[in-house]
Amino acid sequence: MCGSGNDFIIVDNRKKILHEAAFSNLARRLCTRSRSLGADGFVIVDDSSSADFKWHFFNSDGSRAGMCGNGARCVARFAAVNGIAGTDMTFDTDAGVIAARVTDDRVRIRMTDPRGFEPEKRVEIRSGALTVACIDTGVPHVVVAAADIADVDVVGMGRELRYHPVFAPEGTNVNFTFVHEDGRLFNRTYERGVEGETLACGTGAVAAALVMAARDRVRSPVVVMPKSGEPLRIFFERDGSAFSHVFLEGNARIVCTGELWEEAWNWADPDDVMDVGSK
Ligand SMILES: N[C@H](CCC[C@H](N)C(=O)O)C(=O)O
Repeated sequence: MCGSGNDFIIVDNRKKILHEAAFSNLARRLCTRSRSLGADGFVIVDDSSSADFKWHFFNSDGSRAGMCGNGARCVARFAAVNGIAGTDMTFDTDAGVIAARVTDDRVRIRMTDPRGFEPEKRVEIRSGALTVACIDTGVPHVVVAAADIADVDVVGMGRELRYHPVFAPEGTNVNFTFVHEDGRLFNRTYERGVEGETLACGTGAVAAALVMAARDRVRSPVVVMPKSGEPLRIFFERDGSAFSHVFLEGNARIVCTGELWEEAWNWADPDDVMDVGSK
């Protein structure tokens, strides 16, 4: 499935066919675009005793993440289409319970309340000192105001901030954000666990919108334009620098459905790739 350009492989594992110990390795192999299905993330749907279902979310590098905004919107549509839940549902994530409403191919989710908001943090990077904002919208994010959003070095600077010691050990996702004169917020994201720029990032769009709202640059609802050009809408209530009732809305498209074949993941480990330079 695909949410605003962020794509995911989603598996209904309520019959426990896949073992939890294999989830991370499966994510890495199935999400590798050059050798298998390819995706930004891997979602496993499981039973829950307190919600309609539970999910396990893994990035394409096999790392587990607490939350994924676009993945959550996609899994909600997957659950509604497959009769796992109604069009109004709740599901458990490592970041907390997510409520979702599915309306045709659009999904609105209520995000967990943001945590750890630091409006300004000075960080020394190779090109000099940078002032960023930090906020956790289910996963950790850094937001950098970027007037040159079309030309900013998302991968170079994104990777440097993602691995910066000040954000260790968990690291962070990195957003480069620009508020257009028409009020839309343009956002590009270097995603932790994908280790590259994705076409959209839901928790990143929320992070950018809340940081720019705290700077009185935008107000709810905020239209966020990700790299894909498929807009996301962010709704929230604000009291100074405190935010609540945060919602993320956008499309959740079904790309294909089918069975997983053994060969989809049975190939040489990406880490085994021969390094001719090592001689
Ligand atoms: N890469 C993120 C998780 C996925 C976030 C993104 N795909 C979204 O839509 O929120 C992390 O490890 O923190």
